[in-house]
Amino acid sequence: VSTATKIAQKKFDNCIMNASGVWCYDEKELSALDKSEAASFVTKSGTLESRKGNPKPRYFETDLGSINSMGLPNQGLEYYLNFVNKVQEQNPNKNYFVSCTGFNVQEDVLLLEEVKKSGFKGIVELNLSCPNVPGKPQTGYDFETVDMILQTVFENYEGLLGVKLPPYFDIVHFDQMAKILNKYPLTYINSVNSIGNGLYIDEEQEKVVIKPKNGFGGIGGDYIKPTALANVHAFYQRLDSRIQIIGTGGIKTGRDVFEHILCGASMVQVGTALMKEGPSIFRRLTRELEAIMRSKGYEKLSDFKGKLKYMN
Ligand SMILES: C=Cc1c(C(=O)O)[nH]c(=O)[nH]c1=O
Repeated sequence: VSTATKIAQKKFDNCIMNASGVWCYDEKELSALDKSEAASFVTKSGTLESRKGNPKPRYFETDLGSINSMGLPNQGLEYYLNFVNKVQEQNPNKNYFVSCTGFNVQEDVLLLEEVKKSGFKGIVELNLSCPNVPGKPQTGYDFETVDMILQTVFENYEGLLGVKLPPYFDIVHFDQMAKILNKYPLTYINSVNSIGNGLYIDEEQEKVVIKPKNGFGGIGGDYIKPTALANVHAFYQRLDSRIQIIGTGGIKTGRDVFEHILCGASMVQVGTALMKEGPSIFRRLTRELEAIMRSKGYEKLSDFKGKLKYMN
């Protein structure tokens, strides 16, 4: 069986990789991903200038997942472009992703100009869904702004570009967002980012568990898998087939990977479970997915991708 996949004309020998923000802050973490069985890596979302992020503790793990209010700590986009271009030279047959995010559309355009200037030939992921920058609403929930950003970005950028979206919870929102996304030459959409502004409580201390935002933070892990699967499938049903889907959210076993692909994902990304288990998780997930495919008689992803059955 083969777990290989393609995003646009870029080939990947596997369909499992990291989610932006996890194990991708610096060269050390990114090199560990590059050496693992992950198909590729995506960097932490780079901003125009490097950022310290929010005060710690800003990440907390629970049995069922995680809560984070990192506040977009990153080395700056230039750092990630320099590193990925270096790795790309050493591995000409691998394909890589760089994530970036601006605080307004002017910054988004500047970031993509920086990408172009660097000669980066991989895939850019524009993050429209950071829930943890105090005072900044999630762009992904402001449909007019998303429309304006994509219009402006695609006037200036010709390379492969996808967007990281927040989770939506309303069928009409799926309809409205898909209508906007279908207007643009997007390579893919990545659904979902963490479920924003959840709250986890230490009952014994009667206290929150992270310092920023009075304990409010993005939720990941088991808590969000049903929402992630629904977003992947809702967009799979609505988007032109030229726009592919990367599925993120609640993946910690081969079964979770299988379900995301059944819903229509061409690639999956792992966040919380990667944070807990480390890059060895990619070998485990790949083996588990292969075992499921063999038991069902599937040889390649296209044998079951998007083929979720409804009740008649
Ligand atoms: C890029 C900021 C993000 C962050 C963050 O840096 O706080 N956390 C998330 O769960 N998702 C994000 O997109």
